[in-house]
Amino acid sequence: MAARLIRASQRLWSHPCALRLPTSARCSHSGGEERQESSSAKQLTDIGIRRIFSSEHDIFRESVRKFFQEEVIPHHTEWEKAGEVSRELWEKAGKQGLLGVNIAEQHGGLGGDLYSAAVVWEEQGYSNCTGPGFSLHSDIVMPYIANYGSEEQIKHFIPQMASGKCIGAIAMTEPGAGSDLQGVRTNAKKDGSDWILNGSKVFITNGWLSDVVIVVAVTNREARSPAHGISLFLVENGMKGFIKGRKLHKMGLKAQDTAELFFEDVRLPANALLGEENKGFYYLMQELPQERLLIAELAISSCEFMFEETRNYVKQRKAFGKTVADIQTVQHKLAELKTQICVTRAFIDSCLQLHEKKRLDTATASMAKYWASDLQNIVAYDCVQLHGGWGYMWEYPIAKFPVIIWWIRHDPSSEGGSNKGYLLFIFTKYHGV
Ligand SMILES: Cc1cc2nc3c(=O)[nH]c(=O)nc-3n(C[C@H](O)[C@H](O)[C@H](O)COP(=O)(O)OP(=O)(O)OC[C@H]3O[C@@H](n4cnc5c(N)ncnc54)[C@H](O)[C@@H]3O)c2cc1C
Repeated sequence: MAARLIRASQRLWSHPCALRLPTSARCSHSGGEERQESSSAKQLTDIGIRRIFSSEHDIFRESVRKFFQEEVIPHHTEWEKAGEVSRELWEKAGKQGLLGVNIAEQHGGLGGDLYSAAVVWEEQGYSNCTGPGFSLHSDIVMPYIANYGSEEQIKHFIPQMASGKCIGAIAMTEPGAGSDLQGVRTNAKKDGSDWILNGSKVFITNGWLSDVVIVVAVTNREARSPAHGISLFLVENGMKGFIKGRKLHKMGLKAQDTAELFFEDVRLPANALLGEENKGFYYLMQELPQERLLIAELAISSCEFMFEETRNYVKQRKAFGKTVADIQTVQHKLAELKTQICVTRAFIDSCLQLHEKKRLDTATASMAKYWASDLQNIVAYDCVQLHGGWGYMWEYPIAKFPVIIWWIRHDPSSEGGSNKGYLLFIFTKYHGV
């Protein structure tokens, strides 16, 4: 295992375009105790802080930061208007080694550790560019294929996805079934060894650009509960009957291509089934801790960005013959926000550590997601307020900032039979002063 990871990192280092990715095996975190935590760092977004990272992660972070500064930020306004980022960006990200970072090298991923994947999530948050759906592609869609796919599926999809030539999406939600995933109506019926897929999905991130979509469909209506009759399918762009509908016009996340998808008698070969028949709901539940942690990470990173953005603003904005930052009540507010952010960051970092060791449980991941996304609402609200009227103007980065709303996806658990609240997804909502 360790040898394989070392080889992966050596391969990456020798590749002219690629970055040196730390792996669990190589990353000793020696000297970690000397690294400053966010609370003592000059800025919450500084490179070289937080004991979960090593100097190798810092090198990787510098490159990722440069990528967002050079390849994403200059084009983001244009992509917001277009409602999608360019395909070229995906391929550049692939070449740079930003996709499938935490997918094992043996599967065609980059073989980096979870902290390296987190660096990409965080740097996207710090860039204030919500457009590229990299994290959903790399850390939600790719793990399903790597964890439950056949050798043939892994070989076919993962290397292409890591290169950015194949963009992934996951389609669970339907016009009539969101929180209650067991209410999905999209269905696949057997026809010889093929499957015939019918139904529609909505709100699908990366949906418009997608080349492969993991589609949640009912395969057994007679199952003892809906959860026992759901399967996952890999549906590829260009298949007859797979139709992309509208790119949806959203309040926020404007450069993300959130789309409707329709399936009209799509004939799927037997090898389009992902994992075992009727095990789909089980796979969805298995992957939830990582999805929750990812959302928590995106939320706390955006809090860190918003705090620094606001601190800079109040330091230069004048009122009553001094800067806004000189006003004591403003200092109190900033101190409160920083405390909340640093305390939350400490918890999220400990969740990252647990998840890296495969010890993050569902409840802890839910706590992280609930807490961090709630804090994101608070920080966004206060930071917009501290910008005064300018905070309401689109030209100011803080105005774009997401205010998170979460849905509670209720899962009448097949295992326990009880209703568990699952905080599953987020979206941005423009929030005024
Ligand atoms: C920008 C964006 C991107 C998305 N990306 C994807 C994607 O890539 N793939 C995908 O499959 N889906 C995606 N979604 C969909 C998202 O997962 C759903 O919107 C979410 O699950 C909620 O479903 P719903 O919108 O149908 O709300 P509903 O289920 O209709 O809920 C409406 C309200 O009722 C509440 N509610 C529902 N049930 C209960 C209950 N039992 N108790 C108390 N309150 C309840 C909800 O919390 C919510 O406030 C995305 C959504 C957005 C906005």
